[in-house]
Amino acid sequence: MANDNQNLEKLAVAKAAIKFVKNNDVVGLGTGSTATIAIKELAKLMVNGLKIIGVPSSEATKELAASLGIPLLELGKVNSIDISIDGADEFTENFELIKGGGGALFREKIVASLSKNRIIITDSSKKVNNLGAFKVPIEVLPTAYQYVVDQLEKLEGSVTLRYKDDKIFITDNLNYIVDVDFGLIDYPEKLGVALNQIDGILAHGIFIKLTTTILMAKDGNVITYSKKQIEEN
Ligand SMILES: O=C(CO)[C@H](O)[C@H](O)COP(=O)(O)O
Repeated sequence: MANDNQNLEKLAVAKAAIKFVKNNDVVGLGTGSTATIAIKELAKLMVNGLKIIGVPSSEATKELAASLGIPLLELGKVNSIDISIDGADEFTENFELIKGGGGALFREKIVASLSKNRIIITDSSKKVNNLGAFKVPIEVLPTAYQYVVDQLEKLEGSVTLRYKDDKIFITDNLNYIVDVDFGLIDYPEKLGVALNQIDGILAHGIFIKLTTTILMAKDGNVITYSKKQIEEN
């Protein structure tokens, strides 16, 4: 559960992120509590005349954006997104992320892949030296479940099937999520490649080379990590 300070940090980075959005942009809309704040802030700008079209990364985000009057395009029908704004569960200064805490990782990955400018917004609790304290969410086709679990165990992952309200959590794509503890991950890119090779995995939550800017709030400041520079605003 986020504390008040985390909520203030999320608002600060959400406000900083929406400054990157230009009139008439197609905007990839992330999923989760931080992305939700950014979407609400974008809707406020639209009342003052900003025109955007949103591309939601989950059914929950689609519902939220529609309720705020944001015009939407379906993810499956776009071939380019100007800018996306999304949260993360962990990130390193090398722009490696773990995402999928909310279970929307597959569509989030497609949104990021389609985006020219990919902005990640986080509070300060998400920055780590090595990924892996947060278990890696992996979306698995139910028919391949046991096979995938066996393959993940061969990679020395400790696998937990995700539940919500005492029922197996089902994604927007009607699949399962497993949360996998690989310990601290020395080579996230290598692990991502290994996961990509397992049939039955739709997507995993290791995001490499899918981020152009990370905005992290800390001690009342927004710290910007962009590919080559780190600066404080
Ligand atoms: O990847 C995600 C959802 O699948 C979220 O971006 C991630 O879980 C961070 O969420 P929050 O902003 O609520 O901490």
